[in-house]
Amino acid sequence: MKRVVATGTFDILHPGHVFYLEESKKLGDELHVIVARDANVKHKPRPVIPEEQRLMMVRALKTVDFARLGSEKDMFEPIEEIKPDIITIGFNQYFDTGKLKDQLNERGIYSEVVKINDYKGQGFSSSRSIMQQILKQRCNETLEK
Ligand SMILES: Cc1cc2nc3c(=O)[nH]c(=O)nc-3n(C[C@H](O)[C@H](O)[C@H](O)COP(=O)(O)O)c2cc1C
Ligand SMILES: Nc1ncnc2c1ncn2[C@@H]1O[C@H](COP(=O)(O)OP(=O)(O)OP(=O)(O)O)[C@@H](O)[C@H]1O
Repeated sequence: MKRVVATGTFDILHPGHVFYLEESKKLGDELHVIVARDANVKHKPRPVIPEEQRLMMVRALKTVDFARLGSEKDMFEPIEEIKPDIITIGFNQYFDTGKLKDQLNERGIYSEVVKINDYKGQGFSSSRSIMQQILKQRCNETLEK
């Protein structure tokens, strides 16, 4: 049984998320997803959707076998519990795979770290672009009414 861990914020789901999770699942038998805590999303605007709801939506996807909120204090804590064979990193996640592997090894975790490509299909494929479109479209509609 090969366990794979995928991670992310998942604030407003889109086809890029589905692609990342499907590609991650293909690498093993069981897909575990760690959803970022509200308090830890500091590298971009804070999520619109609260963490419990982001978790609920990720958990409902058919590719996902298990999903949980991450730790607020120590990102390696859930990894120590899950003991994945593979950890996938999305194309725009800020982690350097080599450095991450070194940090994991220091904690006695020897998972493989695999980078997943970006989704090349049609439609909105970033949470930010969906939010920008909502603001643009709905603000104009409100002004027109
Ligand atoms: C191996 C690994 C473990 C992580 N564990 C946690 C965690 O326990 N808690 C958390 O809030 N974020 C955790 N994260 C970070 C986020 O889930 C997410 O990757 C980060 O916020 C940047 O991704 P984004 O570009 O999807 O927002 C982890 C990331 C990685 C790579
Ligand atoms: N278009 C995409 N193609 C492939 N993977 C993606 C795509 N968009 C997001 N992912 C991956 O899905 C996971 C969760 O992404 P995240 O929640 O940061 O979404 P996002 O759309 O990139 O957000 P934002 O637009 O706010 O930066 C990350 O591993 C990320 O790399």
